[in-house]
Amino acid sequence: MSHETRPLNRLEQTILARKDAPSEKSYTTQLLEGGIEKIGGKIIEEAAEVVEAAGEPGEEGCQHTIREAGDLLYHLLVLMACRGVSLAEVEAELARREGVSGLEEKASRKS
Ligand SMILES: N=c1c2ncn([C@@H]3O[C@H](COP(=O)(O)OP(=O)(O)OP(=O)(O)O)[C@@H](O)[C@H]3O)c2ncn1[C@@H]1O[C@H](COP(=O)(O)O)[C@@H](O)[C@H]1O
Repeated sequence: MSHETRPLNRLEQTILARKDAPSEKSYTTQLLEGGIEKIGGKIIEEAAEVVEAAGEPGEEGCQHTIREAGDLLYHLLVLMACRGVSLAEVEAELARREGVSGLEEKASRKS
């Protein structure tokens, strides 16, 4: 899938468009106007909701987890846009970590 057709990239573009052209009918605009504090509060709330959903049993729990993870990703992208951080930059950071064991990386920080 090309970058332009990936839902996360399209969502990032929509959020950036709201940042460029605020609209009073936009929830994204409301979040951006509230700044890091408001968006951060929503992320903490959404993170708790995704963890709660993941603990629910069966297919219903799975579907609930999908919806809550979508909310969390959306709010995280709004926070990144607010802070001027792009999805490409986060992806580059994840690519940089590829092949490095999380446990080894943690151990190397102590030395
Ligand atoms: N992906 C999303 C998205 N995911 C979640 N949400 C909103 O996030 C809010 C969080 O839901 P909650 O139930 O946790 O919050 P709430 O209790 O209803 O609201 P609060 O009073 O607590 O803020 C809801 O209002 C959802 O509608 C989203 N709002 C927007 N988008 C995308 O952003 C685009 C632009 O949206 P606007 O900027 O609003 O035009 C949309 O077309 C979508 O593609």
